[in-house]
Amino acid sequence: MASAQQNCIKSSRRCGKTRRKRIYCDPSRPISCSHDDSLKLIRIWMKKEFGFKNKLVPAVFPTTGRGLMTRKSIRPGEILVSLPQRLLITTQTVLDSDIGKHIKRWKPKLTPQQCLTVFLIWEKHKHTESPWFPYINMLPVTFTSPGYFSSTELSFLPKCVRLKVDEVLEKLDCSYREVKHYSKYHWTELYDILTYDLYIWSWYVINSRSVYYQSNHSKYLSTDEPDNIALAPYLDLLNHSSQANVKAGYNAITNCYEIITYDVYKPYQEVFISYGCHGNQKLFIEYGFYIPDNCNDVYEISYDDILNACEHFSVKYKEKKLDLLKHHDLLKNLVCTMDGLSWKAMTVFKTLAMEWRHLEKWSQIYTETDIFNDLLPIVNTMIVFILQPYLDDNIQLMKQLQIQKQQADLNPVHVEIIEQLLKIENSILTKTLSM
Ligand SMILES: C[S@@+](CC[C@H](N)C(=O)[O-])C[C@H]1O[C@@H](n2cnc3c(N)ncnc32)[C@H](O)[C@@H]1O
Repeated sequence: MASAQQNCIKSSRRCGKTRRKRIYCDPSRPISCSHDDSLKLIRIWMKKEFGFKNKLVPAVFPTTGRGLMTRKSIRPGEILVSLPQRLLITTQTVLDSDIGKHIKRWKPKLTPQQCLTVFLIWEKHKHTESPWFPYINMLPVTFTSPGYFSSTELSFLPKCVRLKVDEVLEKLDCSYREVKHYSKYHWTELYDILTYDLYIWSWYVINSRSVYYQSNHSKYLSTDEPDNIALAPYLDLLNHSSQANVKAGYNAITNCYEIITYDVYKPYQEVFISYGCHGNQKLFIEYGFYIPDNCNDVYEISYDDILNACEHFSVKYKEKKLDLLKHHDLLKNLVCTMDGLSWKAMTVFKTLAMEWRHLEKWSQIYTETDIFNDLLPIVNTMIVFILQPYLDDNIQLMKQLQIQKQQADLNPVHVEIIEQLLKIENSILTKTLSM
């Protein structure tokens, strides 16, 4: 086994013994993956089979884990990765493969994500016989996504995250049962190898590593979901930063999937892309991680909670107000952040608090920032009514988690994620309640 010292990135080829020792002691340095056989194999395979060359190399970073690092400076406008189209795994790749005949016969038709999930399971089973073995071999064997949390662990998540997770896991379970059921009667080789564990592994690979790639919709696949995902080997080693400024897409001239960065990187820095403007709830649910100080974190107020508040406070002209708000598209994405209620949410609560005389000049809400501020005390009462129970709930969950983590068999990585999600939500709720 390679020692930690051997694995360290050296900042200069000429560095002597003392320098190497210092680098070894520095926990903020990335650790080179040059001794990882699976990563060596994928690079050799991509170069030999596809002529793929790249200036980014895999490394393990202290805060983000395995990712890609540049050895040279990168300037804005540079191409980070240019992946030949033949290296993408799209639904067309699946339909053209030896299992295409099964996919084309499937009833009811598979969604694009199910299609890719089944393909990955099948190719993984083929092991070294699969042309994709070098890629599948370097994929993580487990994830920290909700499907990998025990039911006890899930019960400690903030309520609104738990509700969203329940929905996703229900969908995942349903998708598995559909595939298992169909394969039992029409594709027994798949049925024999298919387990729920294998299915969720494959599902999360597709969910957390796919790039946006618009395929021509095949008549063999369900149109319930758009066909716009593809696996992009090697490129999918890039981690997420909400600050990353990149452009990604297929270049029809070069026939490559390209990522261009508009950021500056120094040698030996981790290079990032952005998976989207996601808060930590979404990052956890879709990708199984969170980032500290995420500027996209929000707490979303549900429509049901708005209706409950209307009921509790016997809001006057309720139907008229809700119609008005709906008409102006103000009843969706009602959030609060570390800056308090969003303008949209504030507008909804001000409207609910209005008397008829206010409603008559309602449209001024768009032009005058401080208008209707005489309604703020009522708005605050409604906010406390809605948000305080969630904050109290989270404080209880946090207390119970501290006790349970000493006793129960909880995964420490999962516990850390749960604690962070609770803390983030508590900060937003506390800040909003104190405004
Ligand atoms: C497309 S992969 C990126 C490469 C991945 N780290 C690997 O080792 O293969 C996406 C996964 O990387 C991890 N990830 C991405 N960005 C991260 C970040 N900023 N911090 C921590 N983990 C991150 C999450 O586990 C996510 O599901």
